Amino acid sequence: YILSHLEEQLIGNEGEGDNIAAIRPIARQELSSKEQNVRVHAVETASTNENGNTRPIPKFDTTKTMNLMNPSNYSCDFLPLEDGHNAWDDRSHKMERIHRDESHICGPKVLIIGAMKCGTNTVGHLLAKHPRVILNRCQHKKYLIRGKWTKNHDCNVDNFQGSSDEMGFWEGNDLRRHNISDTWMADWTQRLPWTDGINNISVDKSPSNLNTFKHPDVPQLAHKLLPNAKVVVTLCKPDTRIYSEFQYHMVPKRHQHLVDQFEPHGRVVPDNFVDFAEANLRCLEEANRNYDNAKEDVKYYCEILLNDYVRIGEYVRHLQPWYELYGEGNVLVVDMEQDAKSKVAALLSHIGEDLVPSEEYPWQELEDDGENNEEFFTNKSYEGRDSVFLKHPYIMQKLEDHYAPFNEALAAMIGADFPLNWNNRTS
Ligand SMILES: Nc1ncnc2c1ncn2[C@@H]1O[C@H](COP(=O)(O)OS(=O)(=O)O)[C@@H](OP(=O)(O)O)[C@H]1O
Repeated sequence: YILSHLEEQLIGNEGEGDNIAAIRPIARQELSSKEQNVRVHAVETASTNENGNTRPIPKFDTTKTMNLMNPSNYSCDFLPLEDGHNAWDDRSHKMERIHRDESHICGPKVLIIGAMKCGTNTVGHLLAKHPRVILNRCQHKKYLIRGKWTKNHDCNVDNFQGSSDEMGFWEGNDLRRHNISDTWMADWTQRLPWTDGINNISVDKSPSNLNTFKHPDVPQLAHKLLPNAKVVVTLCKPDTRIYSEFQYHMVPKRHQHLVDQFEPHGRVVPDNFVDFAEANLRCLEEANRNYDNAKEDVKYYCEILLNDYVRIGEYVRHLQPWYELYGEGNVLVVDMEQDAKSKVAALLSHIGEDLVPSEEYPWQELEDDGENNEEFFTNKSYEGRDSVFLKHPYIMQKLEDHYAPFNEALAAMIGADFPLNWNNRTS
């Protein structure tokens, strides 16, 4: 009823003859945010006891996807679920359904947005050890891509970014540019796990989200769809980060990415870090000169290169829009080098100790695993990023100089000293 009412309103606004099919997704989104307000309010009211503001936490079922609350008590930003279809229903794994609302689904409550190569997997997996937390993953051998069931999608990475085609869903505007606006939201929400935002809370991870030069619409879109999400950013020394990223692309199955950035522009594909870094630094110089006198193709090639590598480490510029939209209290910045226990403590209190009580966290597992476990997702094909200072001091000094002012601005913005330590470690 509300949907058709909204459609009527929208048609009224746009004039007769508008295409209802085109308006429907907008109307659904409107509906979603209206419902969300109602629901969030309902949860807050229901969870406040006579004496104060403690929220009763229902006992959690360790399967994480069971034991959903009655939808009227869900606590989340709702997203529209087209036709009530959800891929999790196709699994042999059956969930208990309690009066489930078939038209909406809880969106992720936590977004790990980056930075690439700064321990985003580690943070996701540390968080997912909590019995209430689910790290969104690829669930199927077949995936709904743009409305079609598709095989062989790169889903072997066990994070949601695999199932969401990395930026495919957050880059909603990009999908609109590709004229598939009707399906992108459905494709995405169909693959979300059923959660209620209290017993089970889902986390989305995509390091590309912090690359706001490459994906400028992401913060706005994320905030529009998930205004109450908690944002998490893990950061690391930007000059060694780029070395790590280079090594990532040197692994044979990912090497094509590098080839595609150089070859079509008549450039030699770098096979060592110095050539690669120098190509980036030359582009920085061109960009600083506003590409004066440069051929059009140079600008095109350089902008792609810089946005994929050097500029990722200018963290303060990427964080700015997230800070502005979500407010600094809702954006947690983690230092990758913090020990696991401190990371988890900060993460839990960021999400809300009432939602994810720390006594439920398996702290012992951290002791057992130590810091040195597979959850670091270390690239074993090279000797580690710290070795680069000894090998290439000259080029590293140049990168360090480039990042120094950004690190200072970042330290001031987030009110923490650790980015300042990044400015002096070339030895
Ligand atoms: N706590 C801690 N201390 C030091 N180093 C750490 C830590 N956690 C993760 N790592 C290193 O982070 C790299 C992986 O980062 P991501 O998980 O963000 O990778 S990705 O962007 O999703 O591909 C990966 O670096 P490389 O080995 O250079 O690839 C990990 O070794």
